Amino acid sequence: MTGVAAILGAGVIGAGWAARFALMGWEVRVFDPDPAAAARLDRVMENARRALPGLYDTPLPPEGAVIVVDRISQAVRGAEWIQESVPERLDLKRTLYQKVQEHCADEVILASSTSGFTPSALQGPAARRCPVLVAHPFNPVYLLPLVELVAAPDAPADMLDRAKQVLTGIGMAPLHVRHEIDGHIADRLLESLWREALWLVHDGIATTEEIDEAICLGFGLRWAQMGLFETYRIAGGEQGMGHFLSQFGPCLKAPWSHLTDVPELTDELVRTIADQSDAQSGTRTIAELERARDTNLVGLLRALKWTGAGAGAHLRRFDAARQGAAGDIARPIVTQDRAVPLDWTDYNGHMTESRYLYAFADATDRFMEMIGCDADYIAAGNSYFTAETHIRHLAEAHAGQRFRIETTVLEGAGKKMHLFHRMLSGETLLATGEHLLLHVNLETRRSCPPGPDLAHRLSRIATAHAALPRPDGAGRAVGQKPG
Ligand SMILES: NC(=O)C1=CN([C@@H]2O[C@H](COP(=O)(O)OP(=O)(O)OC[C@H]3O[C@@H](n4cnc5c(N)ncnc54)[C@H](O)[C@@H]3O)[C@@H](O)[C@H]2O)C=CC1
Ligand SMILES: C[N+](C)(C)CC(=O)CC(=O)[O-]
Repeated sequence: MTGVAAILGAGVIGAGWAARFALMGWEVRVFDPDPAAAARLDRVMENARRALPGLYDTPLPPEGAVIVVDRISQAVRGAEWIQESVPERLDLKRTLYQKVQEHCADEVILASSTSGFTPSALQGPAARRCPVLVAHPFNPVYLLPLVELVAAPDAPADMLDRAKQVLTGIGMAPLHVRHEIDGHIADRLLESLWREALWLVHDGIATTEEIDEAICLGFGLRWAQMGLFETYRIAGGEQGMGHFLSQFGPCLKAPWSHLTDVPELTDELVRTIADQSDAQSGTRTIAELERARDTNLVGLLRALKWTGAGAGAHLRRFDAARQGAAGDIARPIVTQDRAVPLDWTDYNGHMTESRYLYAFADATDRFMEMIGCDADYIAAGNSYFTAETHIRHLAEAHAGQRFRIETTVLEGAGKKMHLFHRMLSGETLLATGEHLLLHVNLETRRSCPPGPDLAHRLSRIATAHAALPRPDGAGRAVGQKPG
């Protein structure tokens, strides 16, 4: 599902929303009175194009247009989704909603990115033409899936469902916060950590760099894959959470933290923190830090996708919902349509060689699924093993570049499955991969004929593909001269 999204305020968060909606195929109209907003938006779009598509192993829709407009009315008229991301000031947000409500459709979703205000506070005394929903994202919005959804108690019953549908469709993971509460869920947690960190600097216990190290080298690594409660459950040993609480519960009352005591942000404390933060980042610019952050996030998210933990499970679901069927078997079959992930590139500034095999292996896996060699078939005790591979590298591919793999069956009879994959970007042939696979019994680890259904599906495609011209390069030996 795509449509028109109006983005009001294109700062750090609004620009991130614009990028996510556009890369998921929505037309995006952006309103921000700051003359520098358009340039900022361009930079965020570039970052997002480089990072987001590589999270998926399925194609994203064609990128939607991003249009910067001069008036609120131009942004919101006809929009299905309005996302407000102006500074965190109640008066400013309420005034904006008044103007929005003069021009927007009745059934539009009007959502705020607010980190702390409740929907009831945001709505205030405004005419209840379109109620305000909180859709609180995390920076960078185009990579992090979580969005906290909060509705006022009197919001229309279907509004949350409609919002969830849109947000899921743009690759986000909506978390419904059932009760209105200042700071929602995640910022309550973040603020308590932030408060302690400020105290540690204030009291001269640790520098900003040391605190970041304490997070990055230790518990920060755990949180992305198991969160807080499951992590602590394991820390309770075989007796689990009950034991953990009885052992560490008393510490909660010990003077280990300042609890809700807030440090005064005096000029001196602000200067100390800012100076330490400058020293910590050295000469690295914000743009460089953003790119480094995105590269790491893509790597982490893809690692989680591999295991299916944390946000990885969400990415897998998104791909599964978009996986197409085999389609027309009288032509080579599209087994991959995706973008080059950031962590697939190397010191030469292009896709590194091991990833070609990775991509071709994914194409083979996909083809296996299409002919019925899926998880159930494999769990029942049979599969294919690759016996031989030949890859040719013909043109360079770069981070974020979209490519597809077209697969031809050269032979599909008995135990053998001989595949020829062509990796293309547009009409440019980037690489080819030729693979001979053998059908195997997973108990004996020996080759054997496939089951009749699978054999039939494979043979139908092999027969259809036998009528196609033999792909250029098929059967070629390493180092052989062209022609
Ligand atoms: N920065 C963060 O880490 C996060 C911020 N948020 C929330 O997102 C909202 C925006 O925060 P940021 O993007 O960080 O702020 P920001 O200061 O980076 O951007 C705000 C933008 O709104 C524009 N603006 C001001 N008045 C406007 C108006 N009347 N109409 C349209 N645009 C207007 C400004 O020119 C600016 O470009 C806040 O509610 C904040 O709580 C949510 C999640 C994370
Ligand atoms: C600092 N902050 C409260 C604006 C942070 C957020 O709201 C979420 C985030 O991205 O950390």
